[in-house]
Order: sequence, then structure tokens, then C-alpha cells
Amino acid sequence: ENGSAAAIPIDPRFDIAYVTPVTIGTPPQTLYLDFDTGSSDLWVFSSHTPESQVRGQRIYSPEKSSTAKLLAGHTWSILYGDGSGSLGNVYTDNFTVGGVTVTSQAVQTAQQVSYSFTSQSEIHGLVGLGFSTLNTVFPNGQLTFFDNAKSTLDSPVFTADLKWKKEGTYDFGFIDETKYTGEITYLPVQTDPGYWTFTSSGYAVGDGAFHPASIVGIADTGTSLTYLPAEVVTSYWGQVDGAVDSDYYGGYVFPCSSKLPSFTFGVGPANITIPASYINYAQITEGSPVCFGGLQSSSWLGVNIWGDVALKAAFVVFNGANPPTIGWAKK
Ligand SMILES: CC(C)(C)S(=O)(=O)N[C@@H](Cc1ccccc1)C(=O)N[C@@H](Cc1c[nH]c[nH+]1)C(=O)N[C@@H](CC1CCCCC1)C(O)(O)C(F)(F)C(=O)NCCN1CCOCC1
Repeated sequence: ENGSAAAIPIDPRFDIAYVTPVTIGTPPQTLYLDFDTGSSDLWVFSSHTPESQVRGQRIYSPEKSSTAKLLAGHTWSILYGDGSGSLGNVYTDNFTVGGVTVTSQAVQTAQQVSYSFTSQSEIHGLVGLGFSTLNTVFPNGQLTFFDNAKSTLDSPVFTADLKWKKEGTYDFGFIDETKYTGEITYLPVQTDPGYWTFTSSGYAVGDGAFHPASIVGIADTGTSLTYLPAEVVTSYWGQVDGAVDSDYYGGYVFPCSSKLPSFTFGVGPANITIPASYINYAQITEGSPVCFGGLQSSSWLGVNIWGDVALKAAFVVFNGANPPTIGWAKK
């Protein structure tokens, strides 16, 4: 049973995250969750989340679902790269995305969420689409929605067609040829420790020369920006008048009036070009003449992250076959 669901930007001004409607339980409860290939926990705001930590989010109430079952003795606790986190207990229940149903999906109910989640009313939880090895449920790790759904899909794949300041789609079980142009280039994936890790073959700034390089990074729908090695981002921002790597703002900023070049990254013999507009991420504050870049250094991260700024320039196939691969196409 294949499926297709919307990926909706949570803020009309700039794409910090995308949420997708899902239904959980019987009768179905609808929540909007952030589909995140950078983690592997499916967790939701719930009736177990203290009211002081809930601010406008929809919640899942297992006690109102006739198909919910407590996974006794199981807990979870997760910390994300931006310092946010959550923890709680676990139920299994029916979980449906875009017509694809898993009948006993582990749904992790939050008993604590950090303030950054409380303050983000549009995100009602996450659906981890990384490899199940990263799942934090203790003592027995749980399978992701995709791992549970795989056997019911025509093909063990999901695709991401994220868009700049517009609604895109996640498709499950099939590859929609109308969503891309040219060929899909498939690359090997390193599944240890559990991210969709691949190696890019190099980069170019604007119309400049292509620099062959092996850039190992993760394809991460849950990260807003894109974080690449210092020498790559230095050569990019070196082409922008007035761009500086600001300790004060925590990354490369530039005068909003400056013209930005595009950024091209290699995927095997092919390449993907990120339009300049995607890299002009946002004004520091409403009306500020200072803008924050969508391409930042990964040196403080220890990992290169191809986040939404890069992903929305492409049609991406997350192929869960054995061995897994990742496919990139222009669109
Ligand atoms: C708003 C912004 C200044 C552009 S931001 O950079 O803060 N954007 C956040 C996402 C966000 C959206 C909306 C509101 C608030 C926050 C962002 O890009 N966060 C990244 C930043 C980052 C990554 N690395 C370094 N910095 C992140 O933590 N992304 C994780 C998912 C996020 C978490 C916050 C809520 C939205 C979803 C992530 O899962 O993609 C991850 F891969 F980065 C990550 O942290 N994965 C956790 C991996 N662990 C390994 C051990 O086992 C458990 C799982």
C-alpha cells in the first residue's frame, strides 16, 4: 500500500522545518509531525506531557484510543544537535501517513519536552526516518515507521520533494517520475551509526570551476540549514560582499543587499545546484539589513549535514533496500 503526504513549511517567511499530517489510534487522532531522517524516534506531545510544557500543540491521548497498548517497562530519552530534547514512555497503536498504515507502531509519548519544543506550537512531535539502530527506547529499541511499513510498500523506498517556502511531499513505496527531471543518481549509504550518510563528489561556487572533493555527510530533513567543511563555506562566502563569519550571530552573515552566488554539489558524475535564494536564509530579525546564511560551517559539528537548504533543491530517494542507497535528481 503506497502513500503520499504533504511536507508543509511551519513558517511562511523561512523554512525552519516542515510538518506532515499523521493519524494515530482509534478513532484517529490527527497530529502534524516533523519527518526527520536525522533521528529514529517517533515521539509525540501527549496527554502525559505536563500542561505547563504544552503551548498550542495537538496531543495524542492513548487513553482515548481503543487500539493503544502500553509497552510496559519501556522508556526513551533523546537529545538533538540543537540542544533540544524530550523523554517519556511508549505505546503501540495504529499509525497512518498518507494512506500507509502500520498497525502496531511504537509511538513514544512525551512526559517531558525542552522549552524549544514547548515554544514551537507547529511541531507536535517527530517521525524519525533514520535507521532503527538510532532509536532510543530502552530496554528494547523500536522500529521506525518506515522499517515497519517497508514490507507493505511496492518498493522499500520513500522520497522527499521539499520545496522553498512552499508545500512539498513525502512519498512512500514508489518513485513519482513527474517530480524530477533527467536521471536519478544513486550513491552508496554508510548506515553506521544510523544516518543516511553519503559522499558528495565536490562543489562549485556560482559559475566557478568545480572542485572535486569527497565530502562525507548526512542527508537530514530535520535540519533547516546546510553545514559543510570550513574550506568549502569560506570559498562560498568569500564571493559575497560584506559576508563575515560572526561569533555574535553564530555563523556567516551578510548584508541583505549583497548578491549571492548559487552553490553546486556533486553527486557522483552528476550535480545539484542550490539557487542563491535558498542560501539567503533569513534576516537576523524582522527588517534587519543583516541576513543569516543557509550555508554554514560544520567544523563545530563534527559532521557535515545536507539539511533542508540543500534537500529542497533536489528530488531525493531514500532507498531502504539491502544495501540501502540514496538517489538524487534535479527537479
Ligand atoms: C531555527 C534554526 C536556527 C534554523 S535551527 O538551526 O535551530 N533549526 C533547527 C530545527 C528547528 C526547527 C524548528 C524549530 C526549532 C528548531 C535545526 O536545524 N536543528 C538541527 C541542528 C543541528 C543539527 N546538528 C547540529 N545542529 C537538529 O538538531 N536537527 C535534529 C532534528 C530537529 C530537532 C529540533 C526540532 C526539529 C527537528 C536532527 O534529528 O535532524 C539531528 F540529526 F540533527 C539530530 O540531532 N539527530 C539526533 C541524533 N541522535 C543520535 C543519538 O541517538 C539519538 C538520535
